[in-house]
Parts: sequence; C-alpha cells; structure tokens
Amino acid sequence: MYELNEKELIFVFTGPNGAGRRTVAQMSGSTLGIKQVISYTTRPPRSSEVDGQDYHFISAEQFSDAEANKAFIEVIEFSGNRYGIKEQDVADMIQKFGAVYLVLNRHGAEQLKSTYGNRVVRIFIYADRETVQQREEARGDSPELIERYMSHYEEEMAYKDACEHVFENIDLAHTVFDLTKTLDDTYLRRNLLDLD
Ligand SMILES: Nc1nc2c(ncn2[C@@H]2O[C@H](COP(=O)(O)OP(=O)(O)O)[C@@H](O)[C@H]2O)c(=O)[nH]1
Ligand SMILES: Nc1ncnc2c1ncn2[C@@H]1O[C@H](COP(=O)(O)OP(=O)(O)O)[C@@H](O)[C@H]1O
Repeated sequence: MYELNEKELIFVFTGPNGAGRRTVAQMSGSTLGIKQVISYTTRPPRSSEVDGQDYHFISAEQFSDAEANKAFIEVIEFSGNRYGIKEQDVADMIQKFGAVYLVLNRHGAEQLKSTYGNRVVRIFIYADRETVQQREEARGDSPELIERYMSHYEEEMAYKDACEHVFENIDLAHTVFDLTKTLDDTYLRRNLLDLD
C-alpha cells in the first residue's frame, strides 16, 4: 500500500444520501484546490451525469475483472449496483495534488479510515429526514430510489459521532463557508478565507 506522508490528506464526505455531500464537497473543493477521487460504478449514468466526472461508469464485467485484479480498496453493492474506489487512483491523485476528497457512504468511509488511519478526515454532512427527502425529489430521483435511500437514513445518521467534523447543511452558502474555513484553518492553511 502507498504510505501517505504528513501533508497528504484524504477528506471523506459522508452522511445520508441527499444531504448535499457532493454539492458542498465540489464547492469547497474547488475553492481549496482539492480534487475528487472518482468511484467506479456499474449503475447507469443519470441524464445530467458525465463519465469520469461524476463516476467512472463501467460494465459489470469490467468491474469484476478489476476486482479480480485486486484494484479496489473497497467494494459495496447498493440497490443492485456495485461501487468501488481504486487504490491506484488514490495514490496517483495524492502524489499529484497532496490532498484529495471522496464522497462515500459510511462503509466506504470506515474502510478508508482503517486503510489510511489519521490521514483520513471524515466530514459528516446531514439534514433532517424531511429536507433530505425533498432534495431527492427535487433532484428528480424516482419514488422507488427515494424509498431505498430513506431506508438507509438512520443507519447513515448513526455514523455522525464517529466523524472528525459534522455540518448540518441547511443554508448552502453558510455550510460551504463554514466547511471551507474549517478545512483551511485546521489542515490546509491556505488562508483563503482570511477576512481581516
Ligand atoms: N462505499 C462506497 N460508497 C460509494 C462509492 N461511490 C458512491 N458511494 C455511495 O453509495 C451511495 C449510492 O450511490 P448512488 O445511488 O449512485 O447515489 P449518488 O450519491 O447520488 O451517486 C451514495 O451514498 C454514494 O455516495 C464507493 O466507491 N464506495
Ligand atoms: N443547502 C442546500 N439547500 C438546498 N438544496 C441543496 C442544499 N445542498 C444541496 N442541495 C441540493 O440537494 C440535492 C442533493 O444534493 P447532493 O449533493 O446530490 O447530495 P448527496 O451527494 O449527499 O446525495 C441536489 O439537488 C443539491 O443541489
């Protein structure tokens, strides 16, 4: 396994689906200049999604081949689709950029933590049940998919106290400001938000 040095950090955004993890991660990530390590998935792309940007969309056969070659740090199955992060992608991105982020459910967050230890900073993003459901509806998720996401809500919420940082995402601008400032002050020290 690639050993990370002190300046190399992996930010893992986790929390219930629909809480806004991807949205806030992308916004803070672009301000702070940290890049996303993209997962591989067998699920089909949604109409707004771009291959290589949202996910690497691959066939079930390609996924199994990569799995057989031990390419993935972890693999999960959600709703009949498979998801995984490639170890080589994490190593390459870290060597190139120093700090990276991922958006994962609690199992992925836990796996990364056990692999990379104190180099992993888990950031829990959440909102109340009703708000999450409304956002999934507004995002255009089907009623069946929403039901599946909501059936995992409590399980994902139970991971909150294990995470290094927790943000309730109600007002988007507010969340992104607080998050960016916390990451900058605590880890990156780029003083991007120094308002003095
Ligand atoms: N553990 C793990 N979770 C992942 C990975 N990629 C995506 N996820 C999470 O798996 C869940 C299901 O993903 P999906 O239904 O496609 O939702 P999406 O977040 O809107 O793309 C979401 O909570 C994702 O954040 C991965 O490689 N590993
Ligand atoms: N604070 C917020 N207020 C209103 N809508 C939000 C907020 N944060 C995110 N959203 C919207 O909610 C939906 C879910 O956010 P997304 O980032 O896709 O969630 P996740 O990655 O946690 O599944 C998206 O349509 C996003 O634009």
